[in-house]
This record gives sequence, structure tokens and C-alpha cells, in this order.
Amino acid sequence: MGGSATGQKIAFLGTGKIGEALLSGLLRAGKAPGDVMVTARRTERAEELTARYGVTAVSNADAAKLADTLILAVKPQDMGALLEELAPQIAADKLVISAAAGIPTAWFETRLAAGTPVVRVMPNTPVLVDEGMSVISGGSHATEAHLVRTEEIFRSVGKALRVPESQQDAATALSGSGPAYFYFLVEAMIDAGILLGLPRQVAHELIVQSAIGASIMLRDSGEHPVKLREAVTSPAGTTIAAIRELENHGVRAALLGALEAARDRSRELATGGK
Ligand SMILES: NC(=O)C1=CN([C@@H]2O[C@H](COP(=O)(O)OP(=O)(O)OC[C@H]3O[C@@H](n4cnc5c(N)ncnc54)[C@H](OP(=O)(O)O)[C@@H]3O)[C@@H](O)[C@H]2O)C=CC1
Ligand SMILES: O=C(O)[C@@H]1CCC=N1
Repeated sequence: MGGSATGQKIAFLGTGKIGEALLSGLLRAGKAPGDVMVTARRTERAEELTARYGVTAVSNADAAKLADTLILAVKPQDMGALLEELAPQIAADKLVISAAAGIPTAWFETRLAAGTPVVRVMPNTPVLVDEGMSVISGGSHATEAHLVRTEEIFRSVGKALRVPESQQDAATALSGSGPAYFYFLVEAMIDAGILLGLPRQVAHELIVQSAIGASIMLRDSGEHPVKLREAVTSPAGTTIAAIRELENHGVRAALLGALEAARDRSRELATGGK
């Protein structure tokens, strides 16, 4: 199989939140709807996706037959059943990409035909706005061409970075789940604005634009986050009063613990368990 994704048929097996986000991004990037297939458990969901995107809804078995690249995007807990149904139908010249948290490439390799290339990818939902962060690791039969083909798919919706598979659970905790932490912080800060007497819409606008500005500075200034924070923190000013409260409440320690918990949960999902 060649390295280029152009003209290749791609199937999403399980097209929920992340599957749909990726699908919409691929189409925005110019992939022809006729080259994209989706599978769904429910007929209404299949109809919704075909109406919205003009892609073809097929059975899992047909996806395995017709597509060159299969992107498996069901929950880790549903992966066992999907593989049981599908493994015998996947020829070893297909590229199998798993977007599932936790499950190692070796788990797939033991269930698929000998030599089937498997690539594990952890994307995140900002693929919806072409600002995704996808972390990629090849299994033991994935060649450079397979990794390049995977990168082409995920770079069309943001950044992609190759890491050793041993780093995937940590990457899942950081970038896979990462957007949720920012939404959580923004939600809490909007509530703080309400506490301070601002109308909700004003609080929302102030915090969201501050988040956008801060994110762009983090990305583009080349400065360490400490430097950027110091530049906001005037002597005896307002910011240091807030930072003292954050430190008093152990927010840094809470984040360390939170990401460790996410990493551990990813490890627990390794067997597709509950
Ligand atoms: N959400 C995120 O931000 C990210 C998620 N992931 C990973 O992506 C995967 C999916 O997560 P997410 O999109 O959030 O979950 P969703 O539940 O939104 O999507 C999973 C979809 O798979 C469908 N499905 C389940 N079994 C089958 C089957 N046998 N055949 C066809 N379709 C099936 C479900 O159908 P039904 O609607 O009937 O339940 C559902 O639509 C997980 O493994 C997760 O770890 C990775 C990175 C980020
Ligand atoms: O919460 C989850 O398990 C998935 C994986 C990373 C983001 N969402």
C-alpha cells in the first residue's frame, strides 16, 4: 500500500463524537465524500450522518471489505465486540487505525490476521476546528508508509506528533482529555464572574477571549508560561491575590493528581474492560 491518503477509501467504524469530528474535518480538508464510509449501530444515526455529510453508511463488514483504511472509533468497552464481529473480515493489507483510549496495538494484532498494520492514535475534539492534537504510535507491523498515511489524515485537522507507544496513556491524559480541563476552568471562571456581579454573557465573552489570547501567546510567543504569567502579575496587584488563593487551594497539586488519574484510567482501559 502506498503512503498517500489521496483517493484512498477511509471508513469510520463507530461514528460518535470523535468519529464525526474527524469525518467533518477530513471533508473540510477536501476528502471526497464518496471516498468516506461510516458505520453506526443505529439506523437513525447512519441516516443523520449520510444526510449531513453525503458519505455512505455501510455495515461494519462492508467497511472492512471496501475501505483501505479503517478508523476504529468505538468506546474501548465496545472494541472487543467490534473486533469479534470484524477481525475475520479484515484482510492484512488494510491499515487499521484505533482512536480508542488505552487499548494497545498488540491487543489488536493478536485478534487480526497476521501482519495487519495497526496504528494507535489519540486525537482530541478540536479537530472540529482544525486545531486538533493527535498523538500517533505504530504497532509492530506498521511501516513508515502507514505512519505517513496516518499523519496525512490527522494533520488535515490539526497537529500530529509521533510518540513511542509507552507514552500513549500519558498523552491521552494530557491532550486527549485536555480540552475538557480547559472547558471546566472556563466554566468555573464564568461562574466567578457571576459571583462578582457580571451578566453571564459578559463574563462568558471576557473569559473566552482571554483564553483565546492566552492560548495564542502560549503558542506563538516562544515564552515559557511562567514568563507570561509574571508579565500579568504586578507587584501588590490583583493577579497575585488570585494566585495566592489558587496555591492555598492546591490547584497545582489537583492538576497533577487529575492527570495521573486520567493516565491510570487509560491503563485500566487497556483490555477494553469496564
Ligand atoms: N471524545 C473524545 O474527545 C475522544 C474520544 N476518543 C476515543 O474515541 C472513541 C469513541 O469515543 P466518543 O466518540 O467519545 O464516543 P461515542 O459514544 O460518542 O462514539 C462511539 C460510537 O460508536 C458507535 N458504536 C458502538 N459500537 C458499534 C459497532 N459495533 N458498530 C458501529 N458503531 C458502533 C456508538 O453507537 P451508539 O450511538 O449507538 O452508542 C457511538 O456512536 C473511544 O474509544 C474514545 O476513547 C479519543 C480521543 C478523544
Ligand atoms: O474520556 C475519554 O475516555 C476519551 C479519551 C480521551 C478523551 N475522551
